[in-house]
Amino acid sequence: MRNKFTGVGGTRYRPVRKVKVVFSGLRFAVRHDFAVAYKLVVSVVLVAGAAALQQWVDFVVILLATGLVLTAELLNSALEALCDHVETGHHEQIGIVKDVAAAAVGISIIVWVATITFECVRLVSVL
Ligand SMILES: Nc1ncnc2c1ncn2[C@@H]1O[C@H](COP(=O)(O)OP(=O)(O)OP(=O)(O)O)[C@@H](O)[C@H]1O
Repeated sequence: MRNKFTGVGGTRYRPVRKVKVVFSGLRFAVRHDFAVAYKLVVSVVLVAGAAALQQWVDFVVILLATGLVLTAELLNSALEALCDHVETGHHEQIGIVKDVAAAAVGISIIVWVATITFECVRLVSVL
């Protein structure tokens, strides 16, 4: 795959490979990171509930909150893995990088929990 910034590598665009890479990364995260796995399961259950009740606005709201929290979790995990790879010992800058990434996750979790709580109450009231 050609690197857009350095210009190194092949020029062929391979969408199927891209999709495979996405699922490979997601599978790895779900298997090794409980924080990703349980959020995905809870969200899928609620999204299915919203779809079954034909509550399409709720469906989209849950999807957006889930997309936000999973994106933050996955980027945080990737960044943590990179940090631990380049620095095995204690380093102040590494600590700051991890704290900032964790703050992004924290904010997204607040949004996700608020959304999930609100949507649970709303969907139960629609039943
Ligand atoms: N190499 C390091 N140098 C300095 N501080 C670090 C280092 N590694 C971790 N820390 C500090 O410890 C905190 C927790 O780091 P850690 O990598 O254990 O993440 P975590 O939140 O426990 O991750 P997870 O639970 O997702 O595995 C960081 O936010 C940072 O403040």
